[in-house]
Formats: sequence, C-alpha cells, structure tokens
Amino acid sequence: MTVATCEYIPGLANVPAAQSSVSHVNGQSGILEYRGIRIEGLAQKSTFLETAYLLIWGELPTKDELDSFERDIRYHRRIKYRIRDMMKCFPETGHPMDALQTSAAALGLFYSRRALNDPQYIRGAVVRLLAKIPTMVAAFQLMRKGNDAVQPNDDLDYATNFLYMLTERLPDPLAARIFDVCLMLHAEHTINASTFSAMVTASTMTDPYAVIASAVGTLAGPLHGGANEEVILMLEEIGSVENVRPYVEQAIAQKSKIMGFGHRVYKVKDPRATILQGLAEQLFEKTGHDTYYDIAVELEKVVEEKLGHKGVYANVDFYSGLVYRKLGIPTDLFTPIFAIARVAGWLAHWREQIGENRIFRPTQIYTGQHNIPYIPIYER
Ligand SMILES: CC(=O)SCCNC(=O)CCNC(=O)[C@H](O)C(C)(C)COP(=O)(O)OP(=O)(O)OC[C@H]1O[C@@H](n2cnc3c(N)ncnc32)[C@H](O)[C@@H]1OP(=O)(O)O
Ligand SMILES: O=C([O-])CC(=O)C(=O)O
Repeated sequence: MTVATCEYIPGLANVPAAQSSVSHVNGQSGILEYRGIRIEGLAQKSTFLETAYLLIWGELPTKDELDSFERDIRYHRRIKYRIRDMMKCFPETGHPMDALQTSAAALGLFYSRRALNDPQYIRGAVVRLLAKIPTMVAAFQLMRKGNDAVQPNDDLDYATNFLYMLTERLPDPLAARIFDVCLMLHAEHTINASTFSAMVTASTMTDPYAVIASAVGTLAGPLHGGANEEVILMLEEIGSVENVRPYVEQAIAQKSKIMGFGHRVYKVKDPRATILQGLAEQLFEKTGHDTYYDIAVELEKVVEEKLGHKGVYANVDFYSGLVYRKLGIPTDLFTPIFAIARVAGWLAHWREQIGENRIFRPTQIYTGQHNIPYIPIYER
C-alpha cells in the first residue's frame, strides 16, 4: 500500500517534479541558462536554430551538424495540402492558438508512428515540428483574411522566412534578427506550466505531436504565454502615461492581476524582459517611437513601486508585444509566436522524459465523502 505523506502544496510551488539538465533559472539573481550558457550570451551571438539544437541535443552543434539541421528544417517547412485544406475550414474568428493546437495535433495523423526507440523517428519529429509549426501559424493568418497561404522560401533563414510567409514581403534584416533573438529568448524556461503539460503527456509514451498539441493548449492561458497578448490590450486600455498610476491603484484595490508582471520563480526583473526592452528600443530608434512604450515604462515604474516588495516585477511577456507590434504582427499572433519558439524547449524535455521515463501519476488528498447510498432518479 502507498501512503500519501506529503503536505498539499497548491500549484506545486517549489515542489521538484523532475530532474533536468535542459535549463536553469536563478530567480533571486535573475539568471537564465540554457544547458549552462547564459541567455545574454546566446541572444548576442547565437541563432534560434543553433539554440534549439543546443537545447534539444544537449550541446552546441559543430558547423556540419548545424548545416545539416538547418537544411533538414528548410526541406520540411511545407505542410500537406490536406492540412491546409483542413485549416481553411477553421472559422476566421477563431483564436490562432486554437488553430495552432488543432493543426499541431493534425500532424500526428500523418507522421505519428510512436517509434520512440528509433533515433531516426525522434530526429524526424524534431525537424518536422520545428519546421512546420511556423508555416501553420503564417498559413492561418493569411487564410483567415481570405488569402492563400504563402509557400516557404528555401533561400531564407528561419526567422526571415517566417516573417516573409506572414507578411508576403521580405523583412528588413534588422527586424528579422530581432525576431530571431525573440525566438531564442522564448525557447525554454525549465518546468513551466506548458512544459510540465508536455512532460505529463510525454510520460504516457504517446506521440510527439500530441505532446506539442497539449503544451500549446496550456501555453495559451492568460496566466502563462497568453499574457503577452493581454499586455498590449492593457496598454491600449490605459491609453496615456497619466492614466497609469490610477490604473495600477485600481487593479491593486480590486486584487486583479496586472498582466506581464509577477513570476513563480523570478523575484526580480526577468532577464528576458531586460533584453526584450533593449530590442524594443533598438527597433524604435530605426523605425520611430511608439507611445505605448512610454506607457509601458511608466507602468513598470509604478508596479515596482507598489508591488516590488512582493517580488512582482516585469516578466518575459511584458515587452515582447511592443517588439512584435513594431514588426507589424497582429496582437493575437503574439502567443502563437511564443509557441513557435517554445517548441524547442518542449522537445528538449520530451526527449529527456522518454529517455528516463516513469509515468506522471501524483496523488491527491480526497475531500469528499464515503459510503453514500445511490438514490434512484425518481426518488431524488
Ligand atoms: C511566460 C509566462 O508564463 S510569464 C507569466 C505570465 N503571466 C502574467 O503575466 C499574468 C500575471 N501574473 C500572474 O498571474 C502571476 O504573477 C503568475 C501566474 C505569473 C505567478 O503566480 P504565483 O506564483 O502563483 O504568484 P501569486 O499569484 O501567488 O502572487 C504572489 C503575490 O504577488 C501578487 N501578484 C503576483 N503577480 C501579480 C500581478 N501580475 N499583479 C498584481 N499582483 C500580483 C499576488 O496578488 C500575491 O499577493 P498576496 O501574497 O498579497 O496575495
Ligand atoms: O517559468 C514560468 O513559469 C513561466 C515562464 O516564464 C516561461 O514559461 O517562460
């Protein structure tokens, strides 16, 4: 007989649920490392695909390894016409995260073999998911406007190709580089809610497409990845720098959460928010100022003043939307873009999970009754 001896901790706060060497967060000092490498160094020198390789396979690739990884991903970017046809039937009013979750699951209809002991299958699934998820996000964006999806362009790198498929124009190189850095910053973050969801699904030894679909569904929520969209809606609602203080005071009085702030692990400003703020400033220098940025900076100042004592600071979702907005990306695509990046982290944890698997099956503390007699419906 197994006896539950542990105290119940809501939200499993600070409860270790796995061992992992994928990434590490020091929440007191604001440090994030992927496979031991600080995020600041990667953001300066790496690319998203190199970072994805590092996360998934555990080491930085050699030049040949990276070339072959990038080549394979370019080759697999197209999606089957049957998936495009399925997506055409999605309601254009549907949220792109729902479209993405459905499309990611649909990949399993074509590619799932559950051959989890076959390294070729594992590599194929990694390549297909990294390659096809951006194509599906861009395709839904064009299709919901009544246009045909743009085919991937084999001459373009990962970030440039995504922006090209989305806007039907070649992006400015600085915009593409900034977008690629955003992807790196969002690629992985230890055992957050969506990664945990991916790990639980992976632990049943199901197919990787189901793993990613379950993680996408979890990322969508406004307390997690969905907060980046909510931040821009909040900045629009605030409308001016003068309105910031009353907005924050009212939110605190009503005990409502201010989007883009707070974190289970970070008790200082999220290091990714610092880098994203810098990227936003870089973009504004080149393409013109955004008044929402002034609102955001004032909001950060007032939230720190009012909630800093509780360890509530800006998180990754606070400045990302300002960057995407400046790149001309619609607000409801911010979270799907987060998902494009996070596929790398989810896949890294999927590999780790199936490598040393035990199905997740925690216990619960039952709070109901026992031995209640069944009453037939006509006697109730
Ligand atoms: C990619 C990501 O997922 S990053 C997070 C994105 N989510 C958001 O930005 C949504 C807003 N933030 C939040 O809802 C929370 O901070 C979470 C979900 C991120 C973390 O939740 P938890 O670790 O459970 O923290 P919890 O909600 O217990 O907050 C601790 C205290 O700080 C306060 N607090 C935390 N975040 C905020 C916030 N955004 N606004 C106002 N107060 C906050 C809480 O009210 C609580 O105060 P109390 O102790 O007086 O009751
Ligand atoms: O770690 C978390 O709980 C949320 C987060 O910042 C992320 O997933 O990037």
